[in-house]
Parts: sequence; C-alpha cells; structure tokens
Amino acid sequence: MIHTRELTRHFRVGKETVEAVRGVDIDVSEGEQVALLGPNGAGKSTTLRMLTTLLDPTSGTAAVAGRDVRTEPAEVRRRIGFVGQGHGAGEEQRVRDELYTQGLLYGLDRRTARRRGDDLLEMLDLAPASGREVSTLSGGQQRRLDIAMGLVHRPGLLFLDEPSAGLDPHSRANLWEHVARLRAEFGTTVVLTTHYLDEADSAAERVLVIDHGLVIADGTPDELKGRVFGDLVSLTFADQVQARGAAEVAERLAPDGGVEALDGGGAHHEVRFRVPRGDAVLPELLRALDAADLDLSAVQVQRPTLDDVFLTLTGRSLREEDQ
Ligand SMILES: Nc1ncnc2c1ncn2[C@@H]1O[C@H](COP(=O)(O)OP(=O)(O)OP(=O)(O)O)[C@@H](O)[C@H]1O
Repeated sequence: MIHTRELTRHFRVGKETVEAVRGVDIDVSEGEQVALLGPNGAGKSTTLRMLTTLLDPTSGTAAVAGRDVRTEPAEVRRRIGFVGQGHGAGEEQRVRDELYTQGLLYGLDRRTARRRGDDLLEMLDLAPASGREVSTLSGGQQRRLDIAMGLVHRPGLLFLDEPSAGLDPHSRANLWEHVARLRAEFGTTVVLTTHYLDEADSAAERVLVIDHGLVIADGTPDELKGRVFGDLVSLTFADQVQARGAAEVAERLAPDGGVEALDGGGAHHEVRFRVPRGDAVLPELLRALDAADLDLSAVQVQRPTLDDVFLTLTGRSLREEDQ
C-alpha cells in the first residue's frame, strides 16, 4: 500500500534549513493499521503530508496505493482518505448535506453520494445528528464526521493525523471502536499519527517510532517492547528480613535482572527485578519463595511500555516531551 525510499523533506526557514524528514523507508501492507509515534516536531505530520500529496518531497520516492506521489498526485488522492488535524467540515452546513457534498466532490453520482453518506452516518453513530448543523456537534461527533468525510469515496487507505487529539477518553475509545468496525467491514488500511502512547499500543498493529526525522524503530508494540526491555517483576513483603531473603532468591533466578530492594516503609518492602518474560518466571519464583518460607503479600508483573522503549532508544521520555 505504501512504499517510500529515502523520503526526505527540508524546509528553509530564513537562512536555516530544517531537516524535518531525513530519508525514511516505510512499507505498509494492505489491511495493516500502523501508527507513527514520536514527540512534537519529530516529522510525523510532514511525512503524512508527503504521503497524502499535500507537500512535495525534497528528495526520495513514495508510492501510495500503487501510484507515485510526485508524478500521479491526483491518482493518489482518489485512492486515499485523509483526516487532518482540526476538523475540515463547514460550520453551518447540516451534517448530512456536508457528507453528501463531499461525495459529489469526489465524483460520485447523487444517489450514490446520498446512500454512502447515510451508510456512514449510521455506521459512525451520527444518524441521530444528521439534521444538525456541524457547529453544534460535540468534539467526538465532529471527529467522527471528519472520518466519514475521509471515507465517502471508499478509499482503501485512510490517513488519520492525530485523530483523537482533544477528545476525552470516552470519545477516544468510541472513535477507535468505529475505526475497528470500518476495518472489519472494508479492510481499510489505516495509517495514523499519535502522541498517545497507550493509543499507539492498543490501536496499532505496528508502530513506527519517529525521532528527529528518522524512523528509529519499527515493529508490533510487543516486538518493540520485547526487544528493548524485560518485564518488571515487583514482590512486596511485610518486613525487611523477608524482602532480603526474596532478593537472594531473585538473584538466583534472574542474575542479570538488576535486583533492587526498596524499603517503602511500614509493611511495604519491595523487591524489583527484570526478566525477559515475567509470566514465564512466575511459577518457579513462587515455588522458590515458598520453599524459602517467604511470605509474599503482593506480586506484580509489568510489561514495558512504549515510553520505556522510547527512553531506551533515545535517552529521553516521550511523556516529558509531550508536556
Ligand atoms: N512549513 C514549515 N516550515 C518550516 N518548518 C516546518 C514546516 N513544517 C514543519 N516544520 C518543521 O519540521 C519539523 C517536523 O515537524 P512535523 O510537524 O512534521 O512534526 P510532528 O512530528 O508532526 O510534530 P507534531 O506532533 O507537533 O505535529 C519541525 O521542526 C517543524 O518545526
């Protein structure tokens, strides 16, 4: 669906050159849902704008939906949907008319435009709002209307730039449910950008981590996390003597786990370490603690987050940069 090679975009700002995207190779297969994840200014939007023909590359190539973005931009546009940041619908139009007009703009005949529009309103839970003016919709409804606008011509490939920015958690969850339904129904390929780590983690099958205009990691959320970090195992004990005993057991089972004993005060003494797979070590660990007569009060296994991945790759936290 998407193949880029050495895709590059520079901007001239006064006498300076900003290297927004510095030669990225991206491959997306049909039906995939891929997230571009990175801090502010990493080059995500610039990449998306090149892939959607809104911006010319400085150098490199990009084939999108089988067409070249430089030489066949109109053909690319016909085959894709793009939902940019901020909503693109007119404020005073009624929801149903807005979608209908968009269908006509894409060259659909009146009947098809009407039918597709109504189907999408139904599917995106907007049918009850179809007679309302766009300006009266809630944030979540506006975002869903944006998505409907990007889908009215049934593109095989949908680009979503920060689709859930500014939405409350409930509307975000609702939006992703709708996107999942669209994919199940039409097999739409989805490429999105996001700041939200949990969103990249849960919504994307594959994550491209972008930093300073480069793709610095590419894989499923699990692959990325598995490659970089082990799981964090935390054991809690009611007293320090037991915690010390547990630290010895942990050293035996996970000699490279960086075992730490933390005194949380009172009845909260914690032992922490990392292992490649927490679930794999747990049965043996529990048996060993039991055999040593250590009375565990709580155990927790935490898989690494995408933020841990970013931290390991760059030495910086995505969260910090986001604030
Ligand atoms: N039109 C432009 N003129 C000059 N510089 C630009 C332009 N567009 C983007 N840039 C610069 O290119 C770099 C990448 O920006 P881009 O918007 O692609 O990042 P991003 O990862 O999408 O960030 P955000 O999440 O904040 O949108 C930034 O340094 C930005 O300031």
